[in-house]
Amino acid sequence: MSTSMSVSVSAAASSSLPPLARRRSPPASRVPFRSLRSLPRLLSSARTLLRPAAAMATDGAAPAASSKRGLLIFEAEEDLAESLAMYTAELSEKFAAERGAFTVVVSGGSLIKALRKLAEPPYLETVDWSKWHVFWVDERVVPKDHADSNYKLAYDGLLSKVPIPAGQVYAINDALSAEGAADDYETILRQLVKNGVLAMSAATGFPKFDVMLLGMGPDGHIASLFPGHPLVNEKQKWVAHITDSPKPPPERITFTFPVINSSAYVAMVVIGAGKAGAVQKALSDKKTSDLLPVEMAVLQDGEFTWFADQEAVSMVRN
Ligand SMILES: O=C(O)[C@H](O)[C@@H](O)[C@H](O)[C@H](O)COP(=O)(O)O
Repeated sequence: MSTSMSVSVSAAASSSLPPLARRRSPPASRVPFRSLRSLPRLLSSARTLLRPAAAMATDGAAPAASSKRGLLIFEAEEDLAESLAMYTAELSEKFAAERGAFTVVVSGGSLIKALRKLAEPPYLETVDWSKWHVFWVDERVVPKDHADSNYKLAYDGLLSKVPIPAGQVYAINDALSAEGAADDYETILRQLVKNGVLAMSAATGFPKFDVMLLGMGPDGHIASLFPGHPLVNEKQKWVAHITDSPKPPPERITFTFPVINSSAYVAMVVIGAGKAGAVQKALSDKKTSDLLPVEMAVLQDGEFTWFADQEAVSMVRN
């Protein structure tokens, strides 16, 4: 991370931050989560670096001025998981109150384990699970009870433990081909936009999910959008299919960047040294033409927050 970039530290976290951090105080407009009540608790176990998303714009698709980015660094994975649960629970409360529904997108991979505390007290009892609508940012085209299924991963790790109405968990139709499953999933999303469950972004014309809880691969892929794959340039479809995924299994469906970048909130959860190289590139101010997919996640009008452990940021300087 270059020292010249605009970095601020949340004033609200001041009591728990190291002395250097405490000396800096950002303009209020740079503090994410300011609408969330327990910011001090959320940040109490993290070092926090924040900057406006505009500094990260890469391809001419400049985000709105209100778009923000934050980095939370946790010493212990346990603290990361606790704060991720709190973050999600507070967004659930916010959107349930504002919209009467909370649209949550999850990835596969290690993210699901990091969400485990949502299924424990106090969140198990205090979250209004009846408002949740759950989607997958990507899914492997395998039967739902297959070991490779992201649905099965999330069901076993979280969904089977919390009372979300079954009709509000949107798994793929695993009887279809990859192409058919992607088209079918997009049709479901369009129906949910029509009946008001899923918001639309006036700015982009794509659906605006309330939060996406995502992981990133060691190669910088997010969803099933892989480095160098033409799908990263998809500009029309909401949901696309891939039959040559470099990460097995090869057949998958995935949300596209226009949908990911229309989100209201994104949490990017990165744990472990295997993610350090991609995290370093993503957080660097020096943008080159060989952008990693994670670097193409630039929200149009939302808040993007990294939830990282020490190992994942071990190659980031300053
Ligand atoms: O279906 C998938 O393969 C996942 O959804 C995938 O996109 C995952 O989120 C990343 O590969 C990170 O996975 P890890 O956190 O396990 O590295």
